[in-house]
Amino acid sequence: MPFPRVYRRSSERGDRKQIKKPSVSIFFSLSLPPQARPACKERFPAGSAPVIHRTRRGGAENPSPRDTALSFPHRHELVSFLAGSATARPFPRPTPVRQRQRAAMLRGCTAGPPGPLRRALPAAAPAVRLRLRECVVRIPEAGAVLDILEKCPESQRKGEFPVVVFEGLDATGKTTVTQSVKDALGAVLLRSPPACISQWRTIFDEEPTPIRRAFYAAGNYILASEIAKASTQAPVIVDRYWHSTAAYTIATETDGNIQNLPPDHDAVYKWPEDLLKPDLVLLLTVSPEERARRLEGRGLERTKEEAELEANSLFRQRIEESYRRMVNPACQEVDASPSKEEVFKTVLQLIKKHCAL
Ligand SMILES: Nc1ncnc2c1ncn2[C@@H]1O[C@H](COP(=O)(O)OP(=O)(O)OP(=O)(O)O)[C@@H](O)[C@H]1O
Ligand SMILES: Nc1ccn([C@H]2C[C@H](O)[C@@H](COP(=O)(O)O)O2)c(=O)n1
Repeated sequence: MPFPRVYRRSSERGDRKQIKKPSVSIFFSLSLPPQARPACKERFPAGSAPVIHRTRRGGAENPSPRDTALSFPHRHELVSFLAGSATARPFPRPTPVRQRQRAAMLRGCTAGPPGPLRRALPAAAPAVRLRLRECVVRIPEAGAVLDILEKCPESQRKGEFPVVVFEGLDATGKTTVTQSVKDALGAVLLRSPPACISQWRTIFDEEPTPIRRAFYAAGNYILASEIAKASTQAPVIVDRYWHSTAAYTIATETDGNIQNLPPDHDAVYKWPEDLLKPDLVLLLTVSPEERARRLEGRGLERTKEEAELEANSLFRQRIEESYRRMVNPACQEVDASPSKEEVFKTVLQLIKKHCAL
């Protein structure tokens, strides 16, 4: 079996742009203080954990790369870990037994969209947790997100007040209108990803789609518990939620024009069964020219994705069309090209009509 190149820590890989991301990171248990070990065991249930090393000199707390002899007492454990790693290459293949275990584990994660999109879009809380666990050795922040996620109650019930979500491409006016609606209704305004994890966003935005979207999906589940609590006190306005995660994933994982999207009614357009549902989802749309003007007027530096969105009209179309195909709840489209005051009036009327306010 060809052996992977080993770096001691990701920070020792030097310039990230010049060195390929590792296929897998190996976790050194002996360098952990004893009190941290139980937590690690929890994060790596049987079958997903890397088998750990020993050092040549016998258990130094901080082995240097030269002193370290990686040892995998059961080779199939390493193989299984590599195969299960979100960034692993197709080699080496898992043994049939491990393959069956892994398939069973994924089945236990409940339904998600079938095919490659299923991998990219973890559409249930257990699948989100599994994906984050798989990368926690390489991205410690995934562990921090997991810790927060695990503190959220599994089933979240909405309170008696309405929950309204705003969706749309960047610069369509979500921040502007959500602020006005919040003030008008005396509502609570929540954003996704929620503040408690948004500090790690830039880290996950650099990752491949399955890990990046697992972060946003985790954010949705964490946000759901905030929505559940807030909606017992007042109406809740939410800036982006599950539809963003799904639409951006679908658009990123497909190519070309909208004919290449999964067909209407595909499972990928369904709301996750275990995620709190809003009462109303409003999709703000503006023409590409108006959106470009607003982006320009806002004067903020564009993220990589925003630059891609501007340059690639097919990508934009795939996102918007994916939004339109979402069901239960579907998005209600709002033409957000008029003035701020007019958009606000339209939106308020829609909320009052749908939510009996
Ligand atoms: N109806 C409108 N007419 C003209 N300009 C608007 C309108 N709504 C918002 N804008 C302006 O467009 C810019 C983008 O708006 P905003 O930040 O609310 O968009 P957004 O959808 O929240 O973007 P992002 O998703 O990137 O956070 C801002 O400068 C805002 O003042
Ligand atoms: N629930 C969410 C929220 C956001 N995202 C992703 C979608 C885009 O990649 C990006 C846009 O965020 P913004 O620039 O408007 O802050 O964040 C997601 O996938 N799921």
